[in-house]
Amino acid sequence: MSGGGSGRGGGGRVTRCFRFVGRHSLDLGPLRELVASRETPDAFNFSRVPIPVDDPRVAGVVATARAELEALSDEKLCPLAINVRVVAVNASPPPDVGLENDEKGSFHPGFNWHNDQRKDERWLYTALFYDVRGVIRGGETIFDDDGGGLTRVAPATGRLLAFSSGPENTHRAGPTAGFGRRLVVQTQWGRPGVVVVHPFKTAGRFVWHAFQDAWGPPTECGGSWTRIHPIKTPRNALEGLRWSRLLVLLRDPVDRLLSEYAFFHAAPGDRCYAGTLPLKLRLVPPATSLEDFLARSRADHQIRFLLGEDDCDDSCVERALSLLEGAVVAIKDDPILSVENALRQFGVVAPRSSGSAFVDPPCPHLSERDLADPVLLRLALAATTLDRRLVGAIRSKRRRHDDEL
Ligand SMILES: O=C(O)CCC(=O)C(=O)O
Ligand SMILES: [Fe+2]
Repeated sequence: MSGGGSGRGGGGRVTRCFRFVGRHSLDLGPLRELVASRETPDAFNFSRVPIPVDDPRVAGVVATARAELEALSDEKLCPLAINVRVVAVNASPPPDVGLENDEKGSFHPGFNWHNDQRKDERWLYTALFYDVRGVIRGGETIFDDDGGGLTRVAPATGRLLAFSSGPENTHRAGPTAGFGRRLVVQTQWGRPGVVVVHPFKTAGRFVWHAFQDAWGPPTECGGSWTRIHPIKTPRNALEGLRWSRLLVLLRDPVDRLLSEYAFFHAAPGDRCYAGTLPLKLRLVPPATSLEDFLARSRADHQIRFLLGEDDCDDSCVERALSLLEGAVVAIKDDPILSVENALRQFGVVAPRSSGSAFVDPPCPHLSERDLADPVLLRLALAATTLDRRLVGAIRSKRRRHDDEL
């Protein structure tokens, strides 16, 4: 198995399947020292040292693995476990034995076949970093391929091996012989605890503050929370995050569109003054009229943000709905699917009622009167056709659910 595609890993979690051999340029020397003290003068030694994921000695490993794995998996990921494993064979070879004569070196039998997800179902992806000293024979990471063949990855210094951790990548470490040390930093990755996903102008700021007050800053990982940035996220806010606990914020599409316009026309000093945004993120020149804005708006912002697609047709509504299954969905200003009710499902209290320092000065407000003009109304409705179907479907599903209870 190699390349992309999706598959089903252990625990029923769908992951993108891949196996990737690349390079790293990290100095793993300090990690080697960490296990060296455990070595005995025996013919071979095996050490396995767990390292906390926030230990500064693995900061480079974490950053490198994250960049590779997030690109390969198209997911936002968290380090869940890190181990340094060292196999030292004939750690101190007798002086009369030439290193090239590795036949006389001692031998480590390797490990059994396994997939990493079998050890912990939260582990979705694995990245291994190799470092080899001396003359080592074998010590490959060996994969059991679908067709019955084996794929071997030799443990060279500077090599990085990344793969999805399910049964599609059943593997073992092969026997090691020679004189020297084979070090592998094994890193295991999963999805963050709670992910807040919010298209632009759907009460995202309010919710960040609520989570921040309750759980501290977004640590991204380790059972905590993170957020998907509404503008900086270039693509695909939901695909791939399906099995994190998701809080998705939506809003009545016409209200959202008007709020976006208001946001870009706020005066300096207002909290929502667009001047606080970097220039390249300002979507609307300040002098644009409402009519021009509505005519030029990229339609159906919410659906396109969730799916990461520029061109959306009718099928996008169904696809967005299916991605939202299992997520907690809030619709701003909706009395039942309210943001406050959604926060409560996470045990988080909305800032206004918790006495937080968070204040929410009003943005310039556009009311329905601004859309009394039939031309403007028509433009606004045309720009939100699919978004309105999405939000309408979520509302009526909720009503059906309530009726059944
Ligand atoms: O050392 C290796 O090559 C593989 C290690 C491994 O499979 C593991 O730590 O789960
Ligand atoms: Fe493994």
